[in-house]
Amino acid sequence: MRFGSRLHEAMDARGRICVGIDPHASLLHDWGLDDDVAGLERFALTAVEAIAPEVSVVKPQSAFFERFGSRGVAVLERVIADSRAAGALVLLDVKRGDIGSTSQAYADAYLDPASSLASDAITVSPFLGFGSIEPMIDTARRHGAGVFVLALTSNKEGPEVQAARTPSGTVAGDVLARLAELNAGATPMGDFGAVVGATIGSTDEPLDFNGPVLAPGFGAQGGTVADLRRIFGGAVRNVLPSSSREVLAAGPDLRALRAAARQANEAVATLGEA
Ligand SMILES: O=c1ccn([C@@H]2O[C@H](COP(=O)(O)O)[C@@H](O)[C@H]2O)c(=O)[nH]1
Repeated sequence: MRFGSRLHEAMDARGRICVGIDPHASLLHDWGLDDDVAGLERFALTAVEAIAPEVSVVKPQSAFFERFGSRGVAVLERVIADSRAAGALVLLDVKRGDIGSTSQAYADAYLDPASSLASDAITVSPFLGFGSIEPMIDTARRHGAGVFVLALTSNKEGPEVQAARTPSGTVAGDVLARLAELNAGATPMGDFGAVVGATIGSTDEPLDFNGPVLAPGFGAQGGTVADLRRIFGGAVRNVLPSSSREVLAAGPDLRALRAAARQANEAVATLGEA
């Protein structure tokens, strides 16, 4: 089944919160763990055991695993496998983007089921030009996976690039228009999403592009349910608010972590209603 259909089903069955697995050094410390590979493994697998059976989407942040080299990446492979075994979709946050031939290698690494890092979807950067990410889009399409393209990111520096004027509007607006073309006619929604931060305040860009929207910045970065309603308006039904630190701070107790994930899910449950 295509990614957009799988995501739609998962959101219906398990709710719309996406929980990030971000093993920050400070969180490892707060959990009483050392900032080493053993601490990383304990942290990440505990979080997955508590959270993955509860939510529709788990979003491991690759950077926090890569910082431990190949042994950290091996833990990431376990996180992906265990999350999927628990019934969650895995959106791997890697924000890759390069010239087309290198983008193909990234696509093979993260979207080809033959890879040990294969995920249901990944985040990608279009800032080398939208055409440069086409190998990732084509590979996703071939394997029933998804791609989330950075558009209006949650960090305050984002507008320097994303609000820049182009002949047809803005950089972000052009990304959203390309996504609308890719998702045209798909039901219940397309496979190609955007990343739009829950912290951006408001935007005039059209967010109804018939695809999923990852909205990071909900929780620890200050984004609220009211912000999501204001930013997305009628397009809010396809929004996946994403929260990492706010949920993970409830650990290391499994029940407390699970309760935090449920609470985050409940907080955004009404977003799809009129
Ligand atoms: O615009 C973006 C894109 C990605 N992120 C990532 O999401 C999480 C946010 O973590 P919190 O602890 O909930 O703040 C993190 O992995 C970021 O790299 C983002 O924040 N904004």
